Amino acid sequence: MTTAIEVRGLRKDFPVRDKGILGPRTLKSAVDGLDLDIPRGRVTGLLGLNGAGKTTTIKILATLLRPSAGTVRVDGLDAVADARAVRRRINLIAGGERMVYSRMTGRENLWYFGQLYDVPRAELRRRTGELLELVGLSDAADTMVERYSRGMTQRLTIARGLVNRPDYLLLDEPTLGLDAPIARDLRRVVADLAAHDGTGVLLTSHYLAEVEELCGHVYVISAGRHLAQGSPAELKAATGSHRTVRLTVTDPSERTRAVADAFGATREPLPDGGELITLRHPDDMAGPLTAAVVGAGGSVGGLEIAEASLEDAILTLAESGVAGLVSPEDAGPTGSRAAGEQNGSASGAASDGQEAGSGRCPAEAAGTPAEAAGTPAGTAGPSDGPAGSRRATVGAKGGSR
Ligand SMILES: Nc1ncnc2c1ncn2[C@@H]1O[C@H](COP(=O)(O)OP(=O)(O)OP(=O)(O)O)[C@@H](O)[C@H]1O
Repeated sequence: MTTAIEVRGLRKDFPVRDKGILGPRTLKSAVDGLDLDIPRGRVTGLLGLNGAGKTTTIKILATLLRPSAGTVRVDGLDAVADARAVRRRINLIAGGERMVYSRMTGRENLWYFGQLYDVPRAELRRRTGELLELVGLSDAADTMVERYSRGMTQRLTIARGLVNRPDYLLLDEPTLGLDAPIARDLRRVVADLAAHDGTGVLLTSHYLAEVEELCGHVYVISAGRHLAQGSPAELKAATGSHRTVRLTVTDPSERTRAVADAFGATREPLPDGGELITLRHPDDMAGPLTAAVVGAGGSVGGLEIAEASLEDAILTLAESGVAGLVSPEDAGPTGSRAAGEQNGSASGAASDGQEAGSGRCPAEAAGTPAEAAGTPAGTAGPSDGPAGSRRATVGAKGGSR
């Protein structure tokens, strides 16, 4: 049995009315033939511009939405046919959505969700205390959530997502709106879960520094389709998002100029008679360049290294549609529309855009953890929270936390 989430040929079509409320309904693909591999013990990133299909994908993986075509297998279990068993293995933390009940205290929420996951009582009591401590809510544990600030509610949502110690954790903008120290603690917890507990994590985040810090492998999607995949370093290298080394030579000579030219660097005279040598390269070239300049008799007056930015790489990918980056040792299959079409509706999927929970008896919809966890229309999760707001996952300068 494979211990991973395996997504093959995933498609999700939503009915839309392009010409107003009285116009005809047409189907629009939010996800269009995606293949993803989310193994245990790794944080896998899912990136793309607004509307790329990230949240839709995560909702399907969380069994909150039915795929229109394709399959999702969690440790070999089909996410549609074996939805109940799948829900026991996963949990979801969505930063933009309220996923807890406001008419309960923080502690009651964790107790309630823990019971839905059948966490034994003694274990749940201990875990509830630990989780409240972890997210800095011990002092507010017995306060009604309606009196929590947005950040506090978000922190409780994180605790709720960890209450069943999931084998797979789906994180959709988990640090949205969090204070920097809590966001940092969450990153530490996520890294720890993957490295030490072997949890498989799927992360979408607006903060690309967060993605870079945590993710061993990143999928980039656009308009619901696969665009690229690889480690953050590979994505940056493949898009020309290189480190920049700026070295100031105070006494430039023919020999130092020859060195700069041999490295493929650019040279720029400075007003004080010195010269600025600039080298963009995927590897760390500061040491070799400095050594060569000094070896050629030059004196170094300053050295500055600017790291390549994953944000630049993702924007380049999304804008240019560069496809086919594959990490050699870690490559899953690339997205293939044909695969999705061949798979067809192997999951018995609906194609009408309905949420997975609709059409079931209310007790079942209300009683299942993953459904109670989310707030898409038609499911039985807390309905007193705002719907997830649209936000830029790349493009905003948010990587400084
Ligand atoms: N219930 C729905 N009905 C119709 N269209 C939808 C629905 N949900 C999502 N879409 C559309 O599907 C596409 C993908 O949306 P999705 O929310 O998955 O993107 P995203 O990558 O998560 O975007 P963001 O970064 O803005 O959160 C968008 O064009 C969106 O408008």
